Amino acid sequence: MSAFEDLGLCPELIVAADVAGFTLPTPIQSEAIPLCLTGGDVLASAETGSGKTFAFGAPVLQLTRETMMVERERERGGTWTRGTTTTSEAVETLGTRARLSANARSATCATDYASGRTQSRSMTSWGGVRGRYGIDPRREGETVGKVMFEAEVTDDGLARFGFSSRFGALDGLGADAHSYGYGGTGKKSHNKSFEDYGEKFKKGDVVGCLLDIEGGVVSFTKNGKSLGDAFRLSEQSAKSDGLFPAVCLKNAECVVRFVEEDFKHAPPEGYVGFGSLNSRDAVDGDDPASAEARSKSGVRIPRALILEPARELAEQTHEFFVNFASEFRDPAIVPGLFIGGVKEGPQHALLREGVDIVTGTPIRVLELVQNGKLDLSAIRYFVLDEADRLLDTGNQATILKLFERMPKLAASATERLQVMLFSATLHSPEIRELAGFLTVNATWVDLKGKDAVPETVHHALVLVDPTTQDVDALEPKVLTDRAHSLASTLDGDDALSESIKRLKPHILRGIIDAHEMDQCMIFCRTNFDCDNLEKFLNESGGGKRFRGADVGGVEGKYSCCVLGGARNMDERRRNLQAFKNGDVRFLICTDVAARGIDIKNLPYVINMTLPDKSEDYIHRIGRVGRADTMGLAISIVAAKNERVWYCTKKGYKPWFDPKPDDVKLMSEGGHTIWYNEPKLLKDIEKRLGSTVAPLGPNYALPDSFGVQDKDAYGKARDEKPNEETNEHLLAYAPHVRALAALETKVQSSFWELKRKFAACESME
Ligand SMILES: Nc1ncnc2c1ncn2[C@@H]1O[C@H](COP(=O)(O)OP(=O)(O)OP(=O)(O)O)[C@@H](O)[C@H]1O
Repeated sequence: MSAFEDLGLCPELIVAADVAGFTLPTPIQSEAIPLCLTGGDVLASAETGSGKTFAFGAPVLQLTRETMMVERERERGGTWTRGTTTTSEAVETLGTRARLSANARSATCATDYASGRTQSRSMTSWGGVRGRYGIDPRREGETVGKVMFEAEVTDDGLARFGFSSRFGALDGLGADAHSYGYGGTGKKSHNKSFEDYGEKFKKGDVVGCLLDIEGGVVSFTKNGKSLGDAFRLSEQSAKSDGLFPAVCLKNAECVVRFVEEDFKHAPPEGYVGFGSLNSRDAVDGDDPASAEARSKSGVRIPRALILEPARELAEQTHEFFVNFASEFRDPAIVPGLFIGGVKEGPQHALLREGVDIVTGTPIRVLELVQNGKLDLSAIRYFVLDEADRLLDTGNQATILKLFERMPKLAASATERLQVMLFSATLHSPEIRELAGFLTVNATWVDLKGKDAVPETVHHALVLVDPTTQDVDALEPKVLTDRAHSLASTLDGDDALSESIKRLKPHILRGIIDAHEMDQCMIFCRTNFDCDNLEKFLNESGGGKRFRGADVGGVEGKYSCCVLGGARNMDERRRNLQAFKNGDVRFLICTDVAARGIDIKNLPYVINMTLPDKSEDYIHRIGRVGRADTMGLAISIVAAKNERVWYCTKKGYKPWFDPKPDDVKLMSEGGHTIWYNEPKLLKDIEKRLGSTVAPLGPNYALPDSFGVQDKDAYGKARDEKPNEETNEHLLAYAPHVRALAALETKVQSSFWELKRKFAACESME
């Protein structure tokens, strides 16, 4: 039995791990994989480069496959409970089973399912909930064609009632093309168009919401009085796989009724309550399985969603899924990548063909959902990778919107949405708050305690004191960020600041030469700094390609390219690949590349400036020292303050053509700040609880690194256990084996119980 098998992984994944060259699970994999496989929510934090992608990716693959298998088995066994396709199914009316949905509900909405009372107490935002059962407008030859529900307004506040497909925004009924609403202000709304309709309604009024599927008409009543036709269903709605009752509230409350006997007013002629629908006509919006059944035959529907904070990272994780899924057959698993910065068309086509695992960046994923292209109604596994970064980049609202659209419980109610949060830094209050909201009794796997740098990463600094150098003598000249370009003469702090800018690239070159670096990621603060450094290295003997000393002498010695947010996706992809292939030696990047990017055996990282957030330091230097390979990270730190650009006005880029007011400090109405690296260094050291060692003369490594061999970086750590370690290992071995056996036993009995439970359930 391999160590991966001990974790409960299936044979396909064990083969895939073997092919990838993984011999033993890393500590985070040993801890997190069994937890993820047992179905609970997990928050996992471990060092950079410790194999977190496999720690969540392997369980996601295995669980996705299991979900697909279980559904296939249910289908074969004829116990598959779905609305429209199983002919052997007993046909009965929904009755009180027609109620509000447990899944399609905004976070701000509280709902009592028995009474149909629902309220949203936010004063600032709308919250909505849909009915659990809807009606499929595509079905033919059925008995019920006109259906309605009642909503009684039971408090002051704003209320809107109507119908929505599963793609409609819960918090914006009538604001998109997927829903139709009638509001208390006497307006009807669809696809962002609000028009006068009917009458105003308020507390005490009862609104009847009527859907005539055959005629394709939505209409409303107020206290039993018809208000006339409000909408004709759009072609898109008529082709949707279900239209559901929907309410949307802002600091308001209502009671929703679906069963005719409970109605305050008799239904207009020909209409019945949703409770009178029979199970063949009804669409169960809470049943992910039925979502698959309703989709065109054979088309896949996503089971897992993985969100990444950056496009490159999403591509990398998607690549992991493609590689590891290739071992799965019958059913095969199809991963899909959905990121911004590229055309949507091919992504739409991919979704039409069907994918099982979606990896993407939050905004693009939400756009696809809102456009009705991506259906989250069958998602069972939701992963936030680099979760803290996802929040930093302002994605919280997007994440919550996506979460709202996922079913929290599967049809059986024994299986629920599983949420997993992973990062190297997961300790912020914001993350805890988000985790508290998204997860239920989550298990923490915290392999870090406090932030630490992996043992395989050596990190050091070079302090730059501009008062000790003759900057004017340095060649080639450095293009700076123009923060001082308007002054005819510079003095005091500004003169030192300009010297720092002109000095640092030369120090970079000195470090590269001293360590004979041939592969290094160089982090800059801004995209503009990246552009300037690229020009400097090119002038120093760079170029787009390294041709090697044998063919071109020093040509390409500083060959480089840029990976930053200002470059388009194609160029970013090309440049990253060129760096990975060794076609260029230096990858100049912004913090876009600080997280997760995995470049095998990367030996060096250099920080041109320290990042302004100390956790980003940990992520940046974590690009080296991955998977037990040694790496060196060097930060070039200014001993004095540097005036740098800081522009909060979106899209405004004063550095291209600065005006006198632009270069003033922000506190004086301009767009610059004093960047205080000594202070940032202190913050980093405080976070790590240790100091960062300086390099010696000629950038020599400190003795404390114990590195004799200059080429040690980029190579596997030399692990020769000494005799003492061996003794320890031998003493512990039997206990470890006993524990492993116990864990296997526990997992086997868990699966046995789960299988029995599923068998009982399918017999019911
Ligand atoms: N069990 C293993 N044995 C050997 N190598 C592994 C193992 N698991 C993962 N790796 C390799 O380790 C490297 C780092 O893995 P990964 O990118 O998942 O790290 P991470 O923890 O997500 O890092 P970060 O926090 O920087 O995102 C990858 O090259 C991966 O292929």
